Amino acid sequence: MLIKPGKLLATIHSPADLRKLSQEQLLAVCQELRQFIIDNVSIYGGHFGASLGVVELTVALHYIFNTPYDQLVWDVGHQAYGHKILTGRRDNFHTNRKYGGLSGFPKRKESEYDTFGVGHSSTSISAALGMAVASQYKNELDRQHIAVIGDGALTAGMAFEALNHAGVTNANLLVILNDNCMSIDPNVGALKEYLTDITTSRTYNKLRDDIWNILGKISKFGPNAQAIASKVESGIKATLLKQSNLFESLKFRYFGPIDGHDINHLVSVLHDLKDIPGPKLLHCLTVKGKGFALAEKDQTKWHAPGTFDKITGEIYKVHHDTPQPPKYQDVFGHTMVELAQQNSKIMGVTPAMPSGCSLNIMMAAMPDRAFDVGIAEQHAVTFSAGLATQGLIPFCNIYSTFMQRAYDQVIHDVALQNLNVVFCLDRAGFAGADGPTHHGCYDIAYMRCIPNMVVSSPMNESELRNLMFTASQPDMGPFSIRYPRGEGVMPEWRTPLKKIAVGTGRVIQEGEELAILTIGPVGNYAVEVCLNLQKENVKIGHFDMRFAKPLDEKLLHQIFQKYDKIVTVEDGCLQGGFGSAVLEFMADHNYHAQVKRLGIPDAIIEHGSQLELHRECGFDSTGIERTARNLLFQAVSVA
Ligand SMILES: Cc1ncc(C[n+]2csc(CCOP(=O)(O)OP(=O)(O)O)c2C)c(N)n1
Ligand SMILES: CC(=O)[C@@H](O)[C@H](O)COP(=O)(O)O
Ligand SMILES: [Mg+2]
Repeated sequence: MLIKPGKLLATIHSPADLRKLSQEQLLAVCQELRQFIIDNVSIYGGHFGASLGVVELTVALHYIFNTPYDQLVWDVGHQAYGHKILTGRRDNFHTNRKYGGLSGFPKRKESEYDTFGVGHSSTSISAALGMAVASQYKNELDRQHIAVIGDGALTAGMAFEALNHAGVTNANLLVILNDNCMSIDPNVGALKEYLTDITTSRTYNKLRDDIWNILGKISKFGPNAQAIASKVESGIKATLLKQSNLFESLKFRYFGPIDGHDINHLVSVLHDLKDIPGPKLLHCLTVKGKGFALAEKDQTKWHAPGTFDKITGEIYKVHHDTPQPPKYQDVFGHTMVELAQQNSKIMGVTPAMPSGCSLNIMMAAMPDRAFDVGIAEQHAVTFSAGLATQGLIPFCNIYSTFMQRAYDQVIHDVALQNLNVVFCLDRAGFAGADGPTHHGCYDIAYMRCIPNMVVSSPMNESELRNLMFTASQPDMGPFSIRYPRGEGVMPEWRTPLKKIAVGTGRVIQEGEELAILTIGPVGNYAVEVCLNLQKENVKIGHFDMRFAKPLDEKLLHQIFQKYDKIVTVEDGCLQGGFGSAVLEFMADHNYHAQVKRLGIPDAIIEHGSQLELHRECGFDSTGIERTARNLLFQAVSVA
């Protein structure tokens, strides 16, 4: 269903149309844009609060800057819905995050206005700086480069690496700090406190405004005036403000904080900043969820609420009469508390995803033993390593895709020292609507090649609990457990904790001729396939291998001795994954079987529901059954 835009918004097919409007009309554009986002997300779902919070900023940026010639880079990109709508994608916006539809994040191949593909946080300053330096090199000196980064994204090391570099360049770079005091959960750390301090210091702000008014204008008159202005400014700062500014210490010109919802002020400030060369940072204060009262009030819940009634604010949930399986995340969260109650060495760590991964359950129950360290995956891993050196057992929960950031830390800081760190790799396999930036495709492959690392995945909730319990035993070394986003299969999931022998699989059923070897929850598809074939009196074997490393070699010997047709299934990349490990075993032991590997091919798989993507890659139950039938009956059909 196409949502009808407001009168002005309907005339905007690109930012050039926006720039034809008078400044007086922008307030109405903002209202219509905000309403259009609310109307769409309430029906189709997606990220919500972040885009509402930058409506004015989005309109002002496209109004003042000459996009796409001027280059605008959104950090993470979950706040870029307004940008998408103003840049030619309004009439397609109802397909946002749907299979075959628009991506939920800026994407270069989707639009020339999407200057950089995003999804993971804290890349915007580096990317915009690269663009700015390229413009200088190409003598495109009039070109502007703007990175919009949130206070949460600014907590990542990468953002600081970029500031550190940018400060000593004369690149034409404007960083807009979109400070709403929130990450997905409340933002954490000393930087957040610092931003609050500058925001609330009135004397400082008044002086800053005065300086800005004088110097912002002077600087228009060329590089000499700019240099003089800088000197005067530093002098005033040193003598009057007696307060250092982090960004200015890094050689950025700092402006703000300003009200990021005052469209007229934003427009005039951005207009002036355009004329100031070199690296500069504008600190904007915004409210996540602005304009939708419930979203302003409970910003975590409304980060990505799903579909909802835009009038009452009721978030739609499917109601069931019978108990439903829990999300793997909640099983993780509750099991953490249970394990930690029994074992005082257990600690929990998450880089900025406490509600997403459900470590918030432990953070509430045991605040001194569970840490949100901010968007800082690398730090989360090495911090966990530090805890482990002291005999503690950290469970470091990181989404599979975000763990890619911390690969060196996993190897250098954990594996080489054989430390007891448990990596709970959430969102393993296809993430779904977030798409390729968020799919957890690679972790089996990237963990499997690391010495000392155990690589495991549960087929259901009870197995997740048992693997967590197993990983918490003494001297396990680095231990990874991967599981997907969403619900499992066991409504009665609070099963007694049992230790699993590392590197052992489970026989789900024995059969003849063909065996399906699965790892993780895709094993449940195989169960369906076995049942379907059994209706035709075809009994195949099914083995839930549980570990991609170490492999259950004893079980594999039995399988290869008995079956000559093998299907491996994983919700992970085929290159280097679980199926590859089985092939290596077969080659190393001189077995000869027909092996068909199912999993994620060597291609970028876009967004869609998890089931749609499993189907696309041929490892939903229908795809597995098709493969099994082809192997079983191919001789017959060829004949
Ligand atoms: C590397 C990485 N880690 C974690 C995330 C998950 N994540 C997406 S948005 C977000 C919060 C970002 O906060 P902020 O930058 O302040 O933006 P806001 O949502 O407040 O607008 C987080 C943690 C991510 N996208 N990338
Ligand atoms: C933009 C981003 O990275 C997060 O908001 C992500 O979309 C969260 O994913 P989950 O909904 O799976 O926690
Ligand atoms: Mg924020």
